[in-house]
Amino acid sequence: MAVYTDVTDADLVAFLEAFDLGTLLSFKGIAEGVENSNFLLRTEAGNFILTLYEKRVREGDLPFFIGLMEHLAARGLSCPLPVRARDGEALHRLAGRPAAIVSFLEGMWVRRPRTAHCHAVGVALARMHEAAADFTITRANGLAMPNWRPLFETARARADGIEPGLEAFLAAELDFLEANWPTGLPTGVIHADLFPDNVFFLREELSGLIDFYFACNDLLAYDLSICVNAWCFEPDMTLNVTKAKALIDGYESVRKLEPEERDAFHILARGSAIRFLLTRLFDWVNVPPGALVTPKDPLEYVRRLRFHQRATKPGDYGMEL
Ligand SMILES: Nc1ncnc2c1ncn2[C@@H]1O[C@H](COP(=O)(O)OP(=O)(O)OP(=O)(O)O)[C@@H](O)[C@H]1O
Ligand SMILES: N[C@@H](CCO)C(=O)O
Repeated sequence: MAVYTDVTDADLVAFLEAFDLGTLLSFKGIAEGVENSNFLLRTEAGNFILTLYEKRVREGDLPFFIGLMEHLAARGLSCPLPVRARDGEALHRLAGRPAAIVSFLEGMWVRRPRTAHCHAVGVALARMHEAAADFTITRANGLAMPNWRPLFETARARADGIEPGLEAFLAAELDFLEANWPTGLPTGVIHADLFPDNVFFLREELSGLIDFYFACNDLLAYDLSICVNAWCFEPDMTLNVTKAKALIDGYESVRKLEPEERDAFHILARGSAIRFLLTRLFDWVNVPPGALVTPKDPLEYVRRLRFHQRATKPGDYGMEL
């Protein structure tokens, strides 16, 4: 489900009058995604995506997201390019929500990523990090390490209902992460949600990255650990070390990791596992009544976290020693 806000034909036609996109030929809601309302627009100027930003996106953050996509696209990264209206602005309002039109990217996301896909994602992530290095707007990560405990507190009472012992397991893990979270590692703009459904491939080539709405400033290697969690675990929740090595090698073909980033990788991976575990746990216990959303399974991330708790060295992720 990802149409929370309905848009009437008349409202859309009036909205489009501010743009140079010609006549509207068709538009339809897109079912995928969970955060915002997305529509596919066809106009005389081509295909576009119309996004209405829903409640989780803070309006004050929108200039960061829009500016980042423009910045990355200007540096040759394939990502949605916001379309500016005749008034020079990309952000407007439609049906009571902030709204933007962005370019449509060709491609499909891969349901079962293979090693070559993982390598390509590693390359693209590092290119994104490099391309964003001179982006001047900043945005703090609202889901960074210090935010995990408050998030846990909102859902802890329901945790054992999902898996007995989960509440104590998470409390102990947070103690560990708060005491051991690395400091002094390289920071920059991170995507922070580069899961398979946010990466498009066309004829086996990576054709673009989408969904920059969690992007923020944080540790670069933490972003890499998010990708290892999202791309390199098999359905039985074991790490495929070949895929992890391919993803990390792809990343390092563009940006070499520092020794401290490699040494801390297992802790970063524990952090990124608990970050997605906690948002999934929160969503699991807070499904709005009647919502057409299928919440994602928090337990997939419990399994990953257990793996990372046993991993202690870069070699456990296929990194050369
Ligand atoms: N620029 C684009 N070009 C082509 N398709 C797009 C584009 N942006 C979004 N889509 C389509 O819309 C779907 C939802 O987009 P997106 O992932 O940004 O939504 P969301 O609700 O913000 O997501 P999520 O739940 O992943 O956080 C995508 O899976 C894709 O099919
Ligand atoms: N990628 C997230 C959901 C969207 O932010 C997850 O799999 O939990």
